[in-house]
Parts: sequence; structure tokens; C-alpha cells
Amino acid sequence: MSVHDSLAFVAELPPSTAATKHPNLDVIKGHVVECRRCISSLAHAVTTTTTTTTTTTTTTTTTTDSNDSSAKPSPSPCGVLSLEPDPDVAEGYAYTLQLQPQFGSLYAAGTEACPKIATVYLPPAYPELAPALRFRSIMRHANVLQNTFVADNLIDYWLRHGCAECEVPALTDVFDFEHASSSNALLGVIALAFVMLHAPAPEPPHPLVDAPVADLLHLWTTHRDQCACPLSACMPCLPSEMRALLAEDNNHSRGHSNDHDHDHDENCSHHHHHHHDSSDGCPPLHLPQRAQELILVFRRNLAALPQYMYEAMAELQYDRDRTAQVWRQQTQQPNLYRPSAPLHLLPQGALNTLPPTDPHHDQADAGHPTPAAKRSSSSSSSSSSSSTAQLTAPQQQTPQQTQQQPQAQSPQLSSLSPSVYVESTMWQQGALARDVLQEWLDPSLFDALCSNDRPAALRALATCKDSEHLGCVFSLPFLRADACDRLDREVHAYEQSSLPKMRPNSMNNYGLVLDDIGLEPLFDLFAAQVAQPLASVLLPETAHGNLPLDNHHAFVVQYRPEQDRHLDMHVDDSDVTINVNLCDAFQGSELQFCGALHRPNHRKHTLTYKHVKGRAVIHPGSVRHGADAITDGYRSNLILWCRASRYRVTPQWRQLHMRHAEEGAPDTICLSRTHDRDFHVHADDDGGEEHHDGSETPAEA
Ligand SMILES: O=C(O)CCC(=O)C(=O)O
Ligand SMILES: [Fe+2]
Repeated sequence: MSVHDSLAFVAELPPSTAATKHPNLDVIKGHVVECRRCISSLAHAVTTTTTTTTTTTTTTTTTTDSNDSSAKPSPSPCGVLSLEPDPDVAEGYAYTLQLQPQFGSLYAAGTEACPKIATVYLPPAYPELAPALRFRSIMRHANVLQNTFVADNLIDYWLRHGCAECEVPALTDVFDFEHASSSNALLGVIALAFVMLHAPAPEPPHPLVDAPVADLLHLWTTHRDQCACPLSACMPCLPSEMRALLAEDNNHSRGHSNDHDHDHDENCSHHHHHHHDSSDGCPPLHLPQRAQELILVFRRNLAALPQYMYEAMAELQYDRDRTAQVWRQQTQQPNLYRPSAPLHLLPQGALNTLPPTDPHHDQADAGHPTPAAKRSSSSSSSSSSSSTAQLTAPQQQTPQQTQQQPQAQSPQLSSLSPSVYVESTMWQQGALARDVLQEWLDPSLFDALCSNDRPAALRALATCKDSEHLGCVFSLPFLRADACDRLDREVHAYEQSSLPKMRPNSMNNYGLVLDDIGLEPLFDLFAAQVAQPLASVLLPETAHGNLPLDNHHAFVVQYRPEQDRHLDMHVDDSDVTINVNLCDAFQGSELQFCGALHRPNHRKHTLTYKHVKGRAVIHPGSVRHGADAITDGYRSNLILWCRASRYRVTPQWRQLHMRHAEEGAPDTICLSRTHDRDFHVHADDDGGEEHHDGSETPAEA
């Protein structure tokens, strides 16, 4: 089945589905079978099975085959579509779509069939949530559009245009998004996801391509000069420059008001590309020649934008994989790197009952060199050409082979040995997870995680730093000192390589995204096995809803007096943040905490924290914080932003993000130069600190 064909699917809904209903919840199960003209059939199928419980549905099915019961689906299903209530979330508030491997996966955008079943978390149909917004949140949580900004109007365009080549109708023709039941809307959105992911090139043009000149100018002149979004990239000159250009012209040609031009433009929309040409009776828009030229360039850039975004998305993933692969061959610390594999959560207490990785392993756990220490202590170099070949070798090994090898290979293990890239099944057995965690974690934390009464042990280990105000910033021993050094060394080594460096966010010029250099699996493990239990024991439910921390962003930040010195006040794009100090030979650079996002105490100071090597601070991402300027030495910290994708689609999460009136004047220390419009009203002085672009934290905007 070609990718093109895979666009088409139809849901065969068992008649029984209408029976099991919650008033807010439509349970749909069906087989996805290969078929063209599918979306409309799907729309019809869903509409007819859900209308019984949906009083608000006014969906008008414009499809012609709505009564055509003879349209038999193909006998060979290519996947299973199952929209079910998420058991972990309040009834009706999340859905899961599962597709069988051969159907491909929303996770595997632009690639061939994904080897595992995809699960996509779908938000509820908030009536007030615009379809574009809803769609974007789905795509974000499906990891499809991460790191890619997609303008709402572009999504609206896709909603309205469908995909002619794929015989996918405009989804707004099929679904009444504004009034549809949740299932209707969600399925429409899923359909749209498929259109987007599989639509053959060329991509639909940016909807602004055909926008009236007056609209383009309005957008342009009201845009922020320093915005780093793709729309800015399309503008051939800064908004302020365009404003100046137009103001200059206004002095010459008064009498052509903008309003008048706008009306005129709407009526003559077919002439957008030729404003200076008034052959059909539309009077010309009076613009300086230079502005007209720039508008044309703007249109051309806009037309290229969707294609550019798709390519950027695919390239991003490709580059990331490639960089990680190259770096893994060069690094002197390969024991940092582990294979990518699905993680199976270990139940509480499981860590201490698991067998060691190596059955012949004669070292006890505590007080002995860890497996990694042993491996690296006997390092000798091997040629990089052989390591290249070896890199892929472990994947062909069976678990038995892997288990039989360590005894024989142990003495010759080099830093480039493939044996460190342990067969992925080892992760699933949990044995490797145990070894890895032991290599990294402070023994007290490791023991607490292994404890039979894990919650009590973790609680005893953590110190609440802000009990008076919030009770949600804790500190605890986290990494072993040698693990801090190992990671810091690795970041330095990588810094010296010529490989591409992704900075953690727009507020940092130094530091490094660790997920990009091959450490993603390691931090998957951290998120699941360490952050998760800590968060559920220490942090209020409002941080993450006690839902799986299934997504993360792992990076290192670095401060030196002559480099990045401080970090402006901000909230993290995380539900739970773990911030571990790797090097504490510094002066200043204290971490300041204020209240949680949109809460009355948002800009009230709550806590000053001084980092200690190996210790972590754990806090909800929504708590405002920032780092004071460093005055001497060097500080580096590992930051793990953990996200619970399923929490972010709940009403509880939305509730948390509702704005509350502030309590009195803000504390100066809590002011954010980049996020507070009233910064200069309250700030004592300008401080002389450099400006940062705060695009890290759009939630504050
Ligand atoms: O410097 C620190 O300890 C905090 C860093 C931080 O908050 C961030 O990178 O989001
Ligand atoms: Fe932060």
C-alpha cells in the first residue's frame, strides 16, 4: 500500500458501539480498511453512530454516499481505529487513536510504516476552542509538529481545502467543527492529520498568499520586529522599516485612507498580485514602488512557507538522528549512550528484585564499581571504521547472544565498543535500567526508588524549600558526583566538536540540548523511572495531574561571567522540571522562585535557592523562576523538562492556566524583562542586563 493510498481509510463500526455511552463520551471502535474516498464515509459512519447522544450536532453531511450501504469496505483491514475514553483522565476528556503498524503512524511523519502502534492523545472538544487550536494541540502531542510553528490560519486553510489529489474533501464541508460532537470533530481532525502528513507535494499555499494587500500590510506593520517565527522570515524587511516606508508615502498621498484601500481591496481580490495594474476597473492601491516590490517578495516567501516547514520538520529529525549517530562514534564516554527502545515501567520495588544485566556478573550492587565504571576503566581504542560497522550490529543480536557475551568481552571493552549499546530487550527486562540508574543516581535516591515503601522513602529524602508559600519546590540529592562530572565533560567534548549545537532555548547562547546528541533514551528513562515517582510523591496533582510524564526536553545550561550570566524570570514549557547542578564552583547565580503562572502570587518572591553539586530542585514548570547573574566561576546544570501530554488536554490543566488577579504590586526580583509588558513601570532601574528573546515561554505572553 502506497503512502498515497494510506490516506484513504474507512471505519467499519460495529453496531454495538452505540450502546455503551456516557453522555459526554462517544466510544467508537472500528476497523480501518483501505479504501478511497474514505474520509467522507468515515464522517458519515461516525455521524450516524453518535448523533443519538449528541444534541448539539448540526452536522450537515454533504457526502453523496451517506446512504450507500453497499459500499463494502475492503476485506483486509490495514489497521484498527479505536477511540476510547482514557482511563486515566476524567470521563470524556481524552481519546486514544491506535493504528496498526502497517498503517503507518502519526508519530512517523513522512517515514515508512512505524514498527509500533501509535497512540495519539486527543483533547476533548472544547466548544470554545477553535478547530485550529485544537488541531495544533493534537499535532503537538503527537510529536508531529514539535519545534515547528504552524500558524492558525494555515491550519484553517487545510481545514477548508482538504486535499484534491487525495480525494479528501474540505473537512469543514464534512464536519461542523463548531457544533460537532467530540467524536465528530476529533475524527475530522484525525482525517486532517492524515491529509497533512501524507498529502503529496506541493503543499497547499499559505492562506496569506492571496490575502489583500491591505491585510498583508496590516499584518506586517503590526508584527513584532524581533519575532523569530516563520512569518517574520517571510517578511523581506522589518515591520518598523515597512511602517517608516508607508509613513513617508502618506505625506505625499493623503486622501487615500487605509479603510478605503481595504474595502477596495476586498472587492478586487482577484487582482492581488497586480495591484499596480488597474485594467479591470479596480483602482490601484497607492503604495510606494518599493513597498509594492516588497509585498511581492512577501507573497512569494509565503507561498514557499508550507513546503519549507515540512522540509524543516523532516530535516530536523534527520539531522538529530544523524548527529547522534556521528557523535556516538566519536565520544569518549559511550557509556552515556543507550539504544532507543520502548520503556516498560517497573513497578514499585521492582528495581531491587531484578537480575543483574550479566548473569555471570559477580559484583554486588552497592559499594562496588558500577558496570559502567568497569567498562570505561578498561577502555582501549578501536578503529572508528570497525565501530561504524559495529554500531548496527547489536540490533541483529538476540537477547541470548547479548547475555552470553559480556563475560568474554568484558576485558576488551573499549570506549567505542558496541557492547555498550546494549540490545534493546535488556531495557524491557529492566536489568539495564537498574544498572544505568545506579551509574547515575545518588545512592540515597537509588535506594529510595528501590525501597518497598517508595513514597515514604522519597518523601524522607526531599526537603521542601517553600512550605510557607507553595509547598511545591523541593530539593534532594540526585546525581552521583562522578555522574555530574561525566555529563559535564561530555558537554564540553561535544562543544569542541564541529557537530551542530542546539541551544536549550532562545534565552541561552551556551548550553546544549542533550536529546539531540543521542541521550534521549537515557532521559526517557529518567523521566519515567525517576521524575515520575518523584513528581507523584512530591508535587501537587496540579503540576501534572498524576499522569505519565511521557515527553521531555533535556538540556544543560551553563553560566560564566563572560558568557551567559543570568536567566530572566520565566516559566518552563514543562509540567515538572528537574534541575540538577553539575558544577557548583561559582559565586552568585542563585535561583529565585516566585509564584505560579497566572496565580495571585505569580510575581511575589517565594524562595532563593543556592545550587549544590549533585542536588536537584524539582518544581512545577508553571512556577516563575530565574537565575541571578553569576559573578565568578562556572555553573552548569542539567535541566529535564517533563511533560504529561495527557494532562495538557484536561479541563484541570486549562483551569490552572486561567488568569487570576495579581495580589498587589510585583516584587522587583520577580519581574521579567522579556515577559512583563509593565517591566519598565515597576523596575527600579534598567539593570544593564542584556535582553533575551523570551520565546521559550509563550504561555506567559
Ligand atoms: O539556571 C538554572 O538553574 C535554571 C535554568 C532554567 O530555569 C531553565 O533553563 O529553564
Ligand atoms: Fe526554567
